[in-house]
This record gives sequence, structure tokens and C-alpha cells, in this order.
Amino acid sequence: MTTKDDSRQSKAGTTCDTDVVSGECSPAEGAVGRGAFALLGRLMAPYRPLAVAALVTLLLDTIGTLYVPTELSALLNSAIGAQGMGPLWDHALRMLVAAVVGSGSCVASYFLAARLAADVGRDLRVSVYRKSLELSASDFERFGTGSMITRTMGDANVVQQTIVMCFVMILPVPVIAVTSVVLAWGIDPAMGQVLVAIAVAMTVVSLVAIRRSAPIFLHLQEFVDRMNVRLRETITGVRVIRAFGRERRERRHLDETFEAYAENAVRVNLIFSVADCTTFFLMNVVEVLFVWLGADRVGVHAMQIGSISALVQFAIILLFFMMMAQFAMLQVPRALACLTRATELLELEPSIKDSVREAPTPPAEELLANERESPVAEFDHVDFRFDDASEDTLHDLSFAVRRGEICAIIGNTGSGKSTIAKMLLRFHDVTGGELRVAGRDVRDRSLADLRSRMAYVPQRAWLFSGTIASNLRMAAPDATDDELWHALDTAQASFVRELPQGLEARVTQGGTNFSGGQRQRLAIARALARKADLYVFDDSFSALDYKTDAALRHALSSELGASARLIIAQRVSTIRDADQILVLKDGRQVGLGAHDQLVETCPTYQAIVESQQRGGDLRG
Ligand SMILES: Nc1ncnc2c1ncn2[C@@H]1O[C@H](COP(=O)(O)OP(=O)(O)OP(=O)(O)O)[C@@H](O)[C@H]1O
Repeated sequence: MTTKDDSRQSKAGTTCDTDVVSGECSPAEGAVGRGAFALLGRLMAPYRPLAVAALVTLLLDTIGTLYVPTELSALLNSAIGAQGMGPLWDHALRMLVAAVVGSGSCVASYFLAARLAADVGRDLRVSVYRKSLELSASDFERFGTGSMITRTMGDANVVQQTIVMCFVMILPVPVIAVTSVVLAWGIDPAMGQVLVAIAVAMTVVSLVAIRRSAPIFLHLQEFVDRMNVRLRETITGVRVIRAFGRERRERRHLDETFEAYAENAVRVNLIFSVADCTTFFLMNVVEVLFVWLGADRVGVHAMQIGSISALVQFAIILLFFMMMAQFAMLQVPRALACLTRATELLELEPSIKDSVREAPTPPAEELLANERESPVAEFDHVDFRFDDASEDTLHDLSFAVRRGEICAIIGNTGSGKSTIAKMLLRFHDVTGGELRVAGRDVRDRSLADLRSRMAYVPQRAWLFSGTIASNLRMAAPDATDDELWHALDTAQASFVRELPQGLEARVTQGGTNFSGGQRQRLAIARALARKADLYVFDDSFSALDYKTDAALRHALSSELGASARLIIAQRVSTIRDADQILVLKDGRQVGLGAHDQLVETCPTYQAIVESQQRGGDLRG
């Protein structure tokens, strides 16, 4: 039988199978899909004017940057040629204007590029987050929680940073390269050729560096996923780790994960430092060449002495921008890999969505009559199999949950009890047979309509950070304080009355500042705060003592008498008064009836009752 853990093994295409220790990834992983460019196009489309404004300011910045050395050389040549103060002031003024325009445009282009990137990053984050809310539990499990967090936060940050880098570091390079070579050529063709040769050498260095480090960069994001998963697991399970004295082992595992990331990051940085050193070396070479060759050219009156400074400046500016572009280029494949991962997620069709099937809608009166007469929920020969399982988890279930009745489910662990509850809320869809709610197949109802008819207490009573009131109002946003107190009293959560802040008492993430029993009662109160046709309690009474369990059942009976209740329980005492008990064994329905009837006819139920009698568990 498939286990929950089996299913959590990620099978999403991009989730890394990287060996954490060696850091090796198969080449297919992190590959950039065509969807990345399409997604980028879609994300940038609303901000075209901003992008154009950023490009224009960038162009002005580039012109200003190159115009200053041009004027400086002209100024030096005028000074050497003793042309008087007039031309000197003239050149100085032009330099000042170029510097002001260049610097102003530089600030503006950085601001506009950052604005554009922040907007695109925010839109990407929001889209991925919204999509993750649409996914069903099994869709979500395909990616894994760690990867989902990286996709929402980390990947969007990488894309955002890369957009800024592309604008300020990569896009100016072609303009600077062409303009500086043309200007240098204009001063002296021989010097122009030297600049071209140096630019080609620099391009070769950059290409080698990019080629070597791009694959490593591509996978760094997947290492981040790994670190996320490990960290989350260690932090959430810290008490278990401490209780079993496994700190050292866990630390070693964490260290291995971090080291794998660090090792790859160091490899990339090493390549960078070699490339940077080569660039600085080339800068010095070009300076020496220009001064040396320039002196000869000045000697033969092929150019003026002041022009040497302009040539040196052009070369330094060009090489500096190429060096920055080389760094930025390395981010591009990584950002494209992030966009590919986002595309995969955004294009994923949720396995459960509204109106999967087109069912003809009967007239309103017929619908109403049908709803009144039909059971609240009805399983009709239902089978269910998890996506990644090789056999069915539930086989041929047929039973109904009716208004005013209690339907209970009991069975061995892993027999599929919680899965039945989740199917009612359409967290999973039947794979055989039909599940009807108020007379209609659940797949023909909207999810909002379906879920608004139910109130659910999950097996693991999960609370959100906030206050008790904010948690209860998740189920009933408009509930008054009195209604919340009423729900709390029915749920036997009298401890809240003793809290100094009452309804406003703080709840930490997951509700960890409350005991297991208190959390269960708060989760029950949350469900009771909502008016529903069907209340589903998934093993919600297990952390309660017998007295509270009995008191709660009594309160529920008088409170929810008109609604249907589905109670999943381990203890026979909790469900013996149910109108109908479904007995499950390994996903099969082996008994259905009232307690007295099952005690006579169902061997599985008899065995459960006997074992609980022996353990003295049949009180209440
Ligand atoms: N997401 C999943 N993917 C694959 N298999 C799953 C998944 N969730 C549960 N299962 C498997 O389905 C079976 C039924 O699980 P379920 O949680 O419904 O059992 P249960 O009767 O509620 O168990 P318990 O009493 O221990 O809570 C188990 O074998 C479980 O391993």
C-alpha cells in the first residue's frame, strides 16, 4: 500500500535529484524551457512605457559617459595647442553638461529599472502564490513545500535582480562598444583596431567564464530548495531530534547540504575571480598599449597628445562594462531556469477545479426539491486511488450521511477514514463511482458552493497565527463575539474564558502555544462557528478525556441536531450512539449499521470492541 510519505516524494520535473554531497545534477534539470521567455514577455507587457523610459535614460547615461572623455581630450589638445581660454571654457562647460546629464540619467535609469523589476517580481510572486492556492493537495505534493516556498520567494527575487542587472549592466554594452570603437577609430584607425582586439579578447574571456559557470549557477536554485526542505524539517522536528539525541547526525546532514551549496558557490566565485583578474590585466595592457603606441602616433603627428587620455578612458569604460556584463550574464540562465520553474507551476492544470463536468442544470424548483429529499452526502460505489499509488485506497464504498443523523467511521489505521473526509471537501476526487452532495455529483458543484455547505475539523488541528477570534472567524467572518463564545462553550473550550485576553488571546503559528487538547477544541469551535449542512470531525475527539468527549457529544447533539454529522473516531465510546457506523478495513467497507447491529454481525467491529473492552476503553 502506498504511504503518505511515498506520495510526498517529489516528481515534479524540475525538482532536483541532486546528490547533496557531490552536488551533481543531471543535465536535463534546470533546463530552460521556451515558456520562460513567453512568461517574461507576459510579465513585462504591462510595464512597456517604464521599460522604454529606462532604456532612454540608459542611452543618455551612456552618451554622457563617453562624451566626457571626448571633451576632455579636446580640452587637453586645446590647452596644449595654446588656443586661449575661450575654447577651454567651452570644452569644460560641455564636459559639465555631459557629466550632469550622464549622472542624472544614470540615477534615473537605475531607479526606473529597479521599479520595473520590482513590479515584475511582485506580479510573478503573486501569480505563483495564487496558483499555489488553486492546487489540490496532490498537485502541491508534486512540488514539495520547500520548492513551493523557493518558487514563490527566491525564484521571483532572482528574476527581479536579473532584470535590473540586464538593464544597467548588459544592455549598455553594445552601445558603449560600438560608440567607443567608432570614436577611437575617428581619433586614429590604428588605435581603433587595438580597442577592437582588446574587446574581442575580453569577449573570449567572458564567454569562457560564462560557459564554465552557467551550469553551476543553473543548479544553485535547486540547492536552495534542498536547504529549505532540510531547514524546515529540522526546525519543525527539533523536539524529536533532541528527544532522540540525534542533534549531531542532523547537524551533519545540514552541514552536508550547506557544504554542497557552498562548494558550488565557491566554484563559481573562483571562475569569476580568474575572469576579473584577466579583465584588470587587460585594462592595464590596453592602457600601456595606448600610451606606448600613442606616443609613436603623436610623434609622427598622426594624432594629438590629449587624445591618448580619451582612448584610455574609452578602453577602461568598455572593459569595465564588459566585466559587469559578464557577471550579469551569469544570472541570465539562472533567472530563465527560475522562470521555467514558474511556468511549469503556472501552466499546471489543477487536478481539482470547478465544474470539471458539464452537467445540465435542472430547473430551480426541481433542484430545491432534490436537495431537500436527498441525503446531505452520498457515496455511491466510490473507489479512490492516489495519483502515485499502484492500487486503490478506497474500494466500492456506498453509504449516505443524512440530515439530523450521525454517521461514524471506524477502522484500522491507514484504512482510508481521513481520505473519505477529504473527498467530501473535494481535496481529492473519486476515481470510480459517484459522490453526491445534496443530490448532485460534487464535480458538478462549484468548490465554493460545496465547501460552504460543510464545516470541517481536520485530524491535525491547525491554527493560524493571530488571535482566537481571528481563527474562529476564518469559518464565519461575520460572527459576533457572542456567537464565537457560544461556539467555544459548545466545543468545551472553557479554558478561553480564563485567559486574560479572552477572544483576543494570541495564537502562534500552528497554535503551538496551546496544548493538543486545547487546539482540538479550538478547531472544533471554529467549525461550529459556521452554519453548515454537514459537520465533519476527523478524529477530533482523540485528545479529549472521556468526560469532555461525552460532554462535547452531548452539546453537539443539542446544537447540531438538524444538521448531518460525520464523525471519524478511534474509540468505540465516541461513536456507539451514532445512527450509522461505517466499518473500514484496508479501504473496504466491511460493516454498516448501528452499534448493536454491528456487534452482532461484523467481525471487524467485534474485534475493535473487544480490544477496547480489554483496554477498559468503552466508557462514556
Ligand atoms: N497523499 C497521499 N498519497 C498517497 N497515499 C496516501 C496519501 N495520503 C494518504 N495515503 C495513504 O492512504 C491510506 C489511507 O490514509 P488515511 O489518512 O485516509 O487513513 P486513516 O484511516 O485516516 O488513518 P489514521 O487512522 O491513521 O489517521 C494510507 O495507506 C496512506 O498511507
